[in-house]
Parts: sequence; C-alpha cells; structure tokens
Amino acid sequence: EEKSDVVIIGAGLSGLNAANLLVEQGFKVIVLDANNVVGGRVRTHHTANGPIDVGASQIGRSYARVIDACWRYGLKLIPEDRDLLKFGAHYQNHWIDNATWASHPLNRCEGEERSIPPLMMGSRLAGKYNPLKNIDDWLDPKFSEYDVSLRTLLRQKGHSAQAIELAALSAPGIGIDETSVLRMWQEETRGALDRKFGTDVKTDAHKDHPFGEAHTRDIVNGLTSTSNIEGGCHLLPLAMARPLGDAVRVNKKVVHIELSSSAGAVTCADGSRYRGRFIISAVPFTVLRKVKISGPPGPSVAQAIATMPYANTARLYLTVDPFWLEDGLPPSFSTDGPLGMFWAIDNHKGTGPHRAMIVLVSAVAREITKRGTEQAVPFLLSELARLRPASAGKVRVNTYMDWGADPLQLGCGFSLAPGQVNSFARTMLEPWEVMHFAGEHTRRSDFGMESAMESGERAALEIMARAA
Ligand SMILES: Cc1cc2nc3c(=O)[nH]c(=O)nc-3n(C[C@H](O)[C@H](O)[C@H](O)COP(=O)(O)OP(=O)(O)OC[C@H]3O[C@@H](n4cnc5c(N)ncnc54)[C@H](O)[C@@H]3O)c2cc1C
Repeated sequence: EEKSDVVIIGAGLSGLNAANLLVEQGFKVIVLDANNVVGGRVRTHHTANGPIDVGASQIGRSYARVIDACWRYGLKLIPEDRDLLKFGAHYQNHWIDNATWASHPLNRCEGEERSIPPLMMGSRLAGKYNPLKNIDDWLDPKFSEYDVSLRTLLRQKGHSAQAIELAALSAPGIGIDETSVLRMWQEETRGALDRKFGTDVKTDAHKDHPFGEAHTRDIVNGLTSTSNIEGGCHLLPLAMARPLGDAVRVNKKVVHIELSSSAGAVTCADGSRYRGRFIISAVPFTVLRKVKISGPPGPSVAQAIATMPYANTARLYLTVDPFWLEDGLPPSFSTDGPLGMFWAIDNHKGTGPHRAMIVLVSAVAREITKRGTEQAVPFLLSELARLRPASAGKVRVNTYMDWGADPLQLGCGFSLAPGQVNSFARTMLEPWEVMHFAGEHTRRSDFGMESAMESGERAALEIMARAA
C-alpha cells in the first residue's frame, strides 16, 4: 500500500491542475488514471492528414487558466481554422435554403419563429428567454422556477408545435426533455462572456453555425477569438503531467474507494492500493457510479453521482472533394435523420479537398453508440451517399470518435435533468468524508476546458484550507 497526502483519481485537466497546485504547496500527491495516457477528453488522433483533436480543441479568449498554462509550458496558440461553409437543412425529405425558409410551404411556424433557420430553433428559442446576467446566476435560487425542460418552457411561452419539434432537433444539451433550461443557460451565459473579450463578434457568413460560433480573425492580446494548440490540444495535459513525474500512474483503473473521517483508500483493478489523507475524484460521474464507494453514507453528491445524466457526441472526420459544386446543394447541412449534421470546412480556395465532419449530438448520438464503432462509420457514409449522391467517391475517412462508447467516459459532457439544479446542483460540492470533487461536471462559473481547470483549482484550495 502506497501512502500520500492526496490521491487524485483521473488525469484529465481537472485532476492534473489540482495535482500541480497541491505539489506547489508541498503536498505529496498520486494521480491515478485508468487510461494508458493522460488527458481524458483532451485527445488528439494522429492521422495521415495531421493531428485531429477529437475532444477539446477550441480555446476562447477568456480562458484565463488554460491560456496561462499554455504560455507557461511553451505551447503555441494558433488561430482556429474551422470556418464552416454555408448551411442548409434536409428536413422532411426536402432541401431547405435558410434564406428562403421563412416562405417555404413546409414552414408551419408562427410569427417571428418563421424566420429562424431549422437548425437554430433550439438555441435561438432557449436564448430568447435567458434572464441570467452573471455566470453563476444559474445556481441562484431566485431562478429556481426555470429548472424545467426546454419543451415545458416553450409550451409556457406559447410556441407553435412545429417550432417545438424543430427545437427538439437542435436543443442544446442532451435534448428538449432531458436537460434543465438552467443548465443550457449556464453554457450560454458563459459563452456570451467569452464573446465580449476583445472585439465584438462581427456578423459574417458563418453566423448560422449550429453552436452560434462566429470566428473573428482580429488579433487581441495575441489571440484570435478562438485558438487551437499547434500540434494538437493533447500537448496540454502531457505538459501538465510532466512536472509531476512518476506521481502520475496510468493503466490504474480505480474500482473501490474506502472513506472515513480521517483518511481514504483506493483500490485499482490490478490490486494495487493507495492511501491518502484526502482523495479527489476527478472522473465523470458516469464512471464514478461504477466504482464501489464504502464508508458513511454520502451527502447530496451521492445522488448526483447516481443520477446525473451525460450528453454524448460522435464525430466522423473526413477529407472531401467539394461535391456541393456538382449538386448545387448547401455544403454544410443539418438533417432530421440519423446523420445529424454535416459540416464542410472552408479551405479558403473553393476547389480541391476540404476537411469535413459528420457531427452527431443528442438523440442521434445515442443511437449511433448502439450500433458500435465498426458499423457506425459505414452506416454514416451510406447515409451521406443517400442524401448526397454527388459525394460518391469523394469522401475519405480520417478518424472517428464516439465518446459515449469510450468506457472511461460514457459521454461527452455533464448535464442536469429538469429539477436537478434545485435538488442537488447547489450542494453537491460538499465533500464526502475526505473525498473532494473536481471535473467539469462540478463547475460553478466556467465552461469547457476552463471549467475543468476551475474545478481542479477549487478542489485543491478546499484541501489546502482543510489541511491548514
Ligand atoms: C468532443 C468534445 C469536444 C470538446 N470541445 C471542447 C472545446 O473545443 N473547448 C473546450 O474548452 N472544451 C471542450 N470540450 C470539453 C473538455 O474536453 C472537458 O470539459 C474537459 O477536458 C474535462 O476534463 P475533466 O478533467 O473534467 O475530465 P476528463 O478529461 O474526462 O478526465 C477524467 C479522467 O478520468 C479517467 N478515468 C475514468 N474512469 C476512471 C477510473 N475508474 N479510474 C481512474 N481513472 C479513470 C479518464 O481516463 C480520464 O482521463 C470538449 C469535449 C468533448 C468530448
């Protein structure tokens, strides 16, 4: 049995940030990760066409901790080059041009709903009613009445049946019924803050991006609105693990955590055991709920571990010849079928190969996971060929990633079901005996990678205060 001050479970950004901060303050730490490499949801696949970030890639201007870490470790931030070509939609077996959708015979929406492109309905209507001003308002009990699903909110606001049906195809989070509106607004309010850094986002040809992104190439404080890490985002967790040396152990799948009021012990699948005065769980609750936890009953976090839902995304990364020049249909498009979305990425030349992605979220992502990776890729390619016969022979696969199928993740990001902000989100950070919690799912005010860093910092500070 090996002893340390703090045993950290999970070597994603949250666990690694907590570890580095604790080591700086003189704590002995051990970081255990079940995977054979650190990084978790920051992962780069090295393909014949160069590195592809299949997890996190985008670094906003307001990502103080992530940018600081990149600069500290000498990683080069480069402007993101992922402008999407014009979007349309394949809806009820018809091709829809967003520009003429308002007068399309299939459009049965009402009033101002009519001019919202099908793909944008979920995020536009969710955003329209967002009353939050500050990034932690989502946890303020004064907004507790909004801990409801988007469908409930849209019905309360009198939206048409078709607007709600379209919102269901594109709702942020897991889906229109599965995610609390407060959780959607947390992400949106934090995203709005990011867009305020530097210059205003200009209205440009890419404003109909499904996630509301609009990349500006203006340089402010050395950064464009969205940066990537040259060579791949995975270089960041690798750099953060390096100073920790052999305190980071990979291939260590934690299967049992024993807790008391004075210490904790962790057992791995290979039988190795680690004892610590404190423990930090920095793994998603999808996987923590499969780990046996013994000791006194847990506080409200136990309910969160057992029931917190997770969203999924699966993505097929392609190189394509511009088949849209042949069929005249929109280069990028959303569908109401199992293909999800096809994103054609501008190569800034028009002709020649382009990068492209098939992006599945919500219900279609859940469905693709059931097929298994080997069947998923041919299935998605056949769907693309069915919808766009001109793509035949013009599509090459670079790589594929389904986060719901990864047994160490079982999803791409946390969600909160309607009612869960009120039932446990405000109190779930209370430690369970000596176990503290980090990970993007324990965020208070940030999002994406920055929320993982935020949470690792908070958990480290909690332990420093308790140990003092
Ligand atoms: C497809 C995708 C795209 C994204 N894009 C962006 C983006 O562009 N910008 C952005 O800011 N954020 C993005 N994110 C979010 C970002 O990746 C996450 O918020 C962040 O990486 C989460 O870090 P974490 O430390 O909380 O968890 P994780 O990275 O999930 O780390 C958890 C670790 O726990 C390990 N583990 C699991 N089970 C066990 C066990 N039993 N024992 C020991 N170890 C275990 C795992 O192997 C993993 O390494 C994206 C995420 C995904 C999936």
